[in-house]
Amino acid sequence: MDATLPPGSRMPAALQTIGWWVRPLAFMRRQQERLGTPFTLRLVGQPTFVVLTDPADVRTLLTAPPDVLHPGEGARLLEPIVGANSVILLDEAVHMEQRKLMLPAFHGDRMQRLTGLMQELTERELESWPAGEPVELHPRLQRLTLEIILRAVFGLDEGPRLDLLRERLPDILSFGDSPVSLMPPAQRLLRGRGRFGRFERDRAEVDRELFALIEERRQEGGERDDVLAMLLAARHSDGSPMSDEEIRDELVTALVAGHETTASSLGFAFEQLARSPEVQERLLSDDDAYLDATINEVLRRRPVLPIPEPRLVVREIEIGGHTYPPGVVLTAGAYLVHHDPSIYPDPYAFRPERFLERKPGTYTFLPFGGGRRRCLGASFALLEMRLVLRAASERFTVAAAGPRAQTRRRMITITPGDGARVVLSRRPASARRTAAPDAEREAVASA
Ligand code: HEM
Repeated sequence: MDATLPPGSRMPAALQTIGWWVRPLAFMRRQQERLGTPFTLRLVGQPTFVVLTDPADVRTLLTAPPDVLHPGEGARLLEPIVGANSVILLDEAVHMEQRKLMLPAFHGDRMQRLTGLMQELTERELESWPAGEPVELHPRLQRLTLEIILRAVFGLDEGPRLDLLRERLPDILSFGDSPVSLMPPAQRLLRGRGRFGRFERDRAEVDRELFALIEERRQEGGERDDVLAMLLAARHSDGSPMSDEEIRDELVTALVAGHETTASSLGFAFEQLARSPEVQERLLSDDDAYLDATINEVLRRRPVLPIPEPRLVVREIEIGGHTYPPGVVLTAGAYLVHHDPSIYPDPYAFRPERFLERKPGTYTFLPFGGGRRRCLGASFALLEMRLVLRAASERFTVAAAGPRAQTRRRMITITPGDGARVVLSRRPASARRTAAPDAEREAVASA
């Protein structure tokens, strides 16, 4: 069977695992240089792992029938946090059913209603950013993206419940950083004790608040613009509403999938802008198309998930001349595709103009993955990035605070290694443009 797999390194699995975890981008680049693509990785405790980069192969991968590849099975480790109903963990018909329930809540048209709230929270955060001294923007962006999700997705209003969840939810998410999160048998042994016990107690407290919120909102009825309102209104194919557990799990899923990812993407945006004064000036004077092109270029250079969800083969599949048996895991090397010089000339240059010249391709631009697993929150994240970058570029110029730091891995994402450390300088108030809500609406609706 192995003979049909693409070439793999002879490096021991332990060393490959270290390279993959510690320096994922450099490691992927090195494997590609040595082995060509696709290539095979052997990672400790993981099935054989194949990285594909040819756009035709990526297309076959992302459009394979749901009973052939199972992305959900590979994400099982997230279950203690996101819960068994999470769309991320499901496959085949149950995945599609859950995804259909969520799609309307995250549709571009629907997102425009959240613009005002996102703008207000962004303004409030930017007010506190200091000028004239080095500042790490990443923790500030994490605070902002958390606040936006709690208000716009969970639909929380100011008050004690928001205060409690703002404090507890990051504790639950940080469980994913702990080695125990990788070892379900250890979790069973540790039930009620140590790090896992603390996690269980925090989760119980959060769940009590979330179930109370869902119950209150069911009673309340009424029109609201948040994602929770849409989930409460969603109906299964048999006409039944989503259960409290399903809604809880999808809210926490949105938090897990959307909080760090957006904060780190914004962190990389500021890191890049700090080294591109001409882009900053053009952002101030140019239209929304240039802003969108800049965001695309940030997501191309630094896809915070350098690979989308790995897909477990459950029925033999042939891709690009290789036959993959059940048990192998396939993934698209998004970072490598984004740096293929035949697709993106001068790939390491930060050049937003390339996306004015050519629209991002479905199988060559993969920051949000693709196919029936494509990121459900892409419109939400793009709207948020637009609002934050526009507001920040009207207020500040950004300069580097030191040499560019290497990226750091945080769970399955990458993040700026120095916390996106920059120096901000305030622009004169006359630099601010008046908001362009119509243009915003159009851009989001087409995302
Ligand atoms: C810049 C920010 C973001 C990036 C780069 C990103 C990226 C991704 C990627 C690569 C996937 C896997 C797709 C695949 O395997 O084909 C994904 C899935 C997902 N994302 Fe995002 N994401 C972001 C923000 C968000 C936000 C804000 C939300 C929700 C509020 C969200 C919700 C989801 C969900 C629910 C899935 C699972 C979809 C499924 O399995 O059907 N994401 N995201």
